[in-house]
Amino acid sequence: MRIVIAIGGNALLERGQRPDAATQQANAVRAVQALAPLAADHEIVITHGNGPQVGMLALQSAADPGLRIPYPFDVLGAQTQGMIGYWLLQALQNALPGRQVAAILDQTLVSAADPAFARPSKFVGPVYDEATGNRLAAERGWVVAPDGASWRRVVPSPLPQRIVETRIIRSLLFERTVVVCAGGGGIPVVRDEDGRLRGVEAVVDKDLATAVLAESLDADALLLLTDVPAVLRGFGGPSPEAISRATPAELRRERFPAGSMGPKVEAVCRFTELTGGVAAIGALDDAAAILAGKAGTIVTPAGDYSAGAFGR
Ligand SMILES: Nc1ncnc2c1ncn2[C@@H]1O[C@H](COP(=O)(O)OP(=O)(O)O)[C@@H](O)[C@H]1O
Ligand SMILES: NC(=O)OP(=O)(O)O
Repeated sequence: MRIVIAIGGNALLERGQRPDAATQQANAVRAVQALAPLAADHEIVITHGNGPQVGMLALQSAADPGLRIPYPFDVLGAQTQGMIGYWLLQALQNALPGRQVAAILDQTLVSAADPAFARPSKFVGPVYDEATGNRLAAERGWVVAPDGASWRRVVPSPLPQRIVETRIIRSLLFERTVVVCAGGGGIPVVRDEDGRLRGVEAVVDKDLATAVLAESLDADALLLLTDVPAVLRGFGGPSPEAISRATPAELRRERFPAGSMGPKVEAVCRFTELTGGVAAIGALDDAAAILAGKAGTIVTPAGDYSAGAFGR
């Protein structure tokens, strides 16, 4: 079975943790411990978030006195693919001796006309209290928005249309290589009228990009792994209830926050609607249990998943 798996930004940098390299590398090792067993029986492709990391690199670039213009977000996205890709690559190689592993830089095609360029929505970097967020926005020309009880910088997040390097990823899978790709949703690029690619100032949502990748790879299953065990009905209310099985239509009837669970739900619904495949949202440590039908929110065309039937 071919499984495309997204690791949430929270898995690589837990809320409140300092973004030291050693901390994130240790988190990457932990993430890989949960995923490596799946590689024994399946072709796996791993993607990852970069919200905290790309925001941190943007702060560093803006603070560099040697730079006239801070690095743009396509370049910062490429940096995060290199950094996080390296941590995951090494952790996978150590966990899967004898198995080929590749972490690649890849670009995600978006539309220059996407209205998202005028409506920044993707959270990046650290959280602030409201007064600090508003001060930084005024001083630095940022847009900030509430993220739960905190405030955070937001940048444009156009919809992913296609992973430019899809054919290369396919050939790596054909060679039984475990592939790390589409990190941070992929480096955002547009194709100009003359056919040339050009980077743009944006951060693509990694869950939506992962769904696009999974569709184009004809994946059997899409797993979006994060820090909650399932999608909750009544999240934040007095009696939240885990949704264990759903059809896309059932899930679409609920409302989810735009900056967190919303894109994940959209991604799993889209994958299942377009491919007829199985998609799930759940906790990183439950990856194997989700495949066994014992954890997570599992979405199928008929909402009737039973254990052992993961895949088409
Ligand atoms: N209905 C919901 N059910 C579960 N979690 C939700 C829901 N709505 C919002 N969330 C939040 O979504 C978060 C996961 O989204 P996000 O932080 O974007 O994940 P990641 O960075 O791991 O991809 C959870 O930690 C939780 O706080
Ligand atoms: N690019 C992206 O979606 O990153 P996060 O998952 O860390 O928000």
